[in-house]
Amino acid sequence: GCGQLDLASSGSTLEKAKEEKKITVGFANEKPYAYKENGKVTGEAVEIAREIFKKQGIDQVEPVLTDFGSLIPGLKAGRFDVITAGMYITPDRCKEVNFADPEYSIGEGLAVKKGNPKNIKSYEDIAKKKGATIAVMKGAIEEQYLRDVGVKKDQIKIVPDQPSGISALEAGRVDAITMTGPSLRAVLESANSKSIEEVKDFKQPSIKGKDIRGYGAAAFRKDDKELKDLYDKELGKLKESGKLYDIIKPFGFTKDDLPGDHTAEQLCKG
Ligand SMILES: CC1=N[C@H](C(=O)O)[C@@H](O)CN1
Repeated sequence: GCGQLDLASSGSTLEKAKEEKKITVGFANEKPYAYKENGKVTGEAVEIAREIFKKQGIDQVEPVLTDFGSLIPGLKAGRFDVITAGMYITPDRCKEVNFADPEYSIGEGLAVKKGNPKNIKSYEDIAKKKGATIAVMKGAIEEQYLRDVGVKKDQIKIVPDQPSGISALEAGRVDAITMTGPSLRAVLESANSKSIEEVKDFKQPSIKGKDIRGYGAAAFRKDDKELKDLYDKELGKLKESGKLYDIIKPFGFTKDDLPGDHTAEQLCKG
């Protein structure tokens, strides 16, 4: 009941956030999930967090910028209290952090040199073409997807962030770059490059006969269970009322990108 929750929360992250009316969130500057634009941090994950925390009287969501690959270590080290980066729920990450339920679901994207000179239309194509290379952001799940379909380690170039991947592709240091579909479209739009393009007929990766789809969510420290439970409760209300869609729509998400009734618990099992 409520009384029990109050007791359990004394001195906790939630209690502290309520007292200070402020909570810190980690983000990796990846559009459209969580990014800085015109001096303000926004994105689907950040705006969902703002909405949920505001309801608890926590008016201030204070963003802490870090590399995507440092989000989980940073959360665990207490550099911030929540990861709001649209991070996919995966069984491996579930061992490290406590995910809230998903906010959206989407597929991957692939970009190549204009005209697709190496005719790369899938991750499997990269595995098949000796010498073909692809850039992936450090810590991003796409590295695992690529390895799972047989792409060799030395074909994968790790970059610190998405714009660096775009630069590598433009300069011809790699043959392709992959990231989530929404991120790829956003970064291509920002780069506005004449020399590279999205692969429109990209075949989504299929691993062990299963088509891959990413489910992004906020993540909490393992011992902040009450905070996570509260987040899920409020997120559930946003889903039910349709408000979740209103929040993510301006960031380019469609009705097809809604998470449905998938839960973190289920997605953690793989
Ligand atoms: C939103 C996001 N999702 C993927 C992941 O969770 O690893 C990576 O593509 C990095 N960014």
